[in-house]
Amino acid sequence: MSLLRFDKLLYREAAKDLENNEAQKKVYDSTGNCVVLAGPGSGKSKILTLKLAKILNEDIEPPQGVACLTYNKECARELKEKLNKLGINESSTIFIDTVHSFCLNHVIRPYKHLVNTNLPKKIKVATSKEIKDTMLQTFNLTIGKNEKHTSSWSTAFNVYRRTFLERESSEWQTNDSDIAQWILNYENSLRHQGLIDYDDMVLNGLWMIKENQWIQELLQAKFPVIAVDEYQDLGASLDKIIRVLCIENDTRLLAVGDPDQSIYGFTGAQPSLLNDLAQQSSVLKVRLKKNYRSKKNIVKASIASLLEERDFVSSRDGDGSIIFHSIRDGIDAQCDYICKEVIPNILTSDPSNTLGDIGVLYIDKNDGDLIAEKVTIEGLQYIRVDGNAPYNKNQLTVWIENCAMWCSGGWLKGSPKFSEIERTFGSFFLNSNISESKLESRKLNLFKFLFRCRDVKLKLSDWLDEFNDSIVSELLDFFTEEPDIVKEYNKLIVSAKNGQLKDFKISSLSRQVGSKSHLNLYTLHSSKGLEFKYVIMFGLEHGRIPWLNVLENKVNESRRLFYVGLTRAKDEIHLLSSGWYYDYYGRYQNYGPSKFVLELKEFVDNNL
Ligand SMILES: Nc1ncnc2c1ncn2[C@@H]1O[C@H](COP(=O)(O)OP(=O)(O)OP(=O)(O)O)[C@@H](O)[C@H]1O
Repeated sequence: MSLLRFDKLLYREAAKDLENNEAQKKVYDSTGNCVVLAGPGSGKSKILTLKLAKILNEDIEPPQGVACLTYNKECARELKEKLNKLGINESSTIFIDTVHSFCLNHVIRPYKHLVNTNLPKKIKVATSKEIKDTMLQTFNLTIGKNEKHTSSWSTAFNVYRRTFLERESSEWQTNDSDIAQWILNYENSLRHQGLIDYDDMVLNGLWMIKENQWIQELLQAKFPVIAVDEYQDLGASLDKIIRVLCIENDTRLLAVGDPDQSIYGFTGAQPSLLNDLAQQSSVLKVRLKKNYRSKKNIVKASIASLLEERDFVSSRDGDGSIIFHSIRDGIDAQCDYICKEVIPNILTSDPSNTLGDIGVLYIDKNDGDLIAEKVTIEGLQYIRVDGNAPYNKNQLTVWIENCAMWCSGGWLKGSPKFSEIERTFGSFFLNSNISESKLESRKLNLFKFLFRCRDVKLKLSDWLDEFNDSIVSELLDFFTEEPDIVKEYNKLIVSAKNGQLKDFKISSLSRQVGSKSHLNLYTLHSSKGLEFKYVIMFGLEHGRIPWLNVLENKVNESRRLFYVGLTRAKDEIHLLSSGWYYDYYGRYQNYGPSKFVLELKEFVDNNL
């Protein structure tokens, strides 16, 4: 009882911040569907978590709960952390995860045997290799007679599949009948192999919800409230699910997003969906205008980079700076300059600055390789999130990171809480026949292991070896449905032994964002939702951002990506370009600095 009262105080205390922001207060006090449309740093995540805490404390009681849907596992983890701080922990009634996981665990798994679907009896998620092979094989059957398979075909496939959701509609048949046929062949082939992929989860989840009123009612009984973070990135199928549950039915919606930060068009995301949703008569639309993150000049410059008017204003003192660096000798030299000049200058300019205050943002994983190599030479510790990062995040690797975080100081701060680690551990055994007492004894072993390893300085590879032997190895059998999960775990082990993570301590694994002693290396895409006192963006060459000879919508998406990078900064931005680069095939390309950089420089020179 006393714990409950303490938790209530937490969110009420945090909500005091809203007193000086009428728009956030309006969301906090709302009683029905609410869509928050707002710019970067305006407190969308803050209001989403506070409002959820309020709803959970004041409006609904278990066994009813809320489903909070996000774009990927990392977003889900951040949200869980923010909710933890408000005294809300994930539980059987509080679901915080991706849309895929929601469809799989709350629609497909429980109800697929009761409806007409062609999904396999036992769900097995295709590995990325199985997906790639099946796509290529079915491409060759349908389109490949006249065409060579390239990555733009795969993009077209994905966008088509995620845009035209109704297989009976004329749009599906006629827009591009070859791609439509390719998709059908691909799905049939996966079914023959007894497999499904991530899009199958969302599409089948949608179809099952849409065609079965009773599923809608069951979901509503279980989750009378659905929250969606970063709505602009989630695409048409999620939008349709939300419309069925929250607009056509009575599930309450809390959605936040920013169409200006829509950067996943290549996956089928459409920024207009959020605007349309906000126009519905049953929806309270709220716009937030104060930017709490960035200093004045950064807000002005980032708006200028959009080439459109926005009425956001900084609520911070001080001007903030945007600094342009022209580095003649190319991207490699830019990385050297970052390590030898920019970072040391930042660190000496204010003794309280740490590596953790700095975010280095770049276009792709190859840039990540370059900068990671240079910072390693300089002996700097770093956190890296991109496609060439040592391993990808999934429920197992994220859980292991959380365990490492607990051992390296989390146990003192209650972040993460052992109860959360234990709950996720228990969830791995859900489909096993393990007895209560055996599960309890395994949980005790887990606790003993973590308790024994409370030491920031433990070498990651030693810790992982021991963790594997005493706890993780016996978990691996539970992931046969999703073999990629085990693959990523193995990559983590190999990297800690001989790869990028070789000299890492557990503290380096444990904190992916927010560690003071680690420089942050992120692609522009993965920097979404983060904030750094100093942002350094490099490789800003015309032809890389935006690409050359692409349609206007692609240029606009690159512009929004540039905007996402700029708006991660609180105090200072460094932009580096050379005016030339080598492309993926090693060819010299020389089109000058990115036009986004040139436009911005002109604005800064003339206006700030
Ligand atoms: N009412 C408020 N008073 C003081 N600080 C606030 C308030 N609302 C938000 N903040 C702070 O502003 C910063 C940005 O908030 P938040 O991360 O929620 O923004 P966001 O809109 O989700 O940003 P983005 O879309 O760029 O990810 C955070 O440091 C947060 O604590």
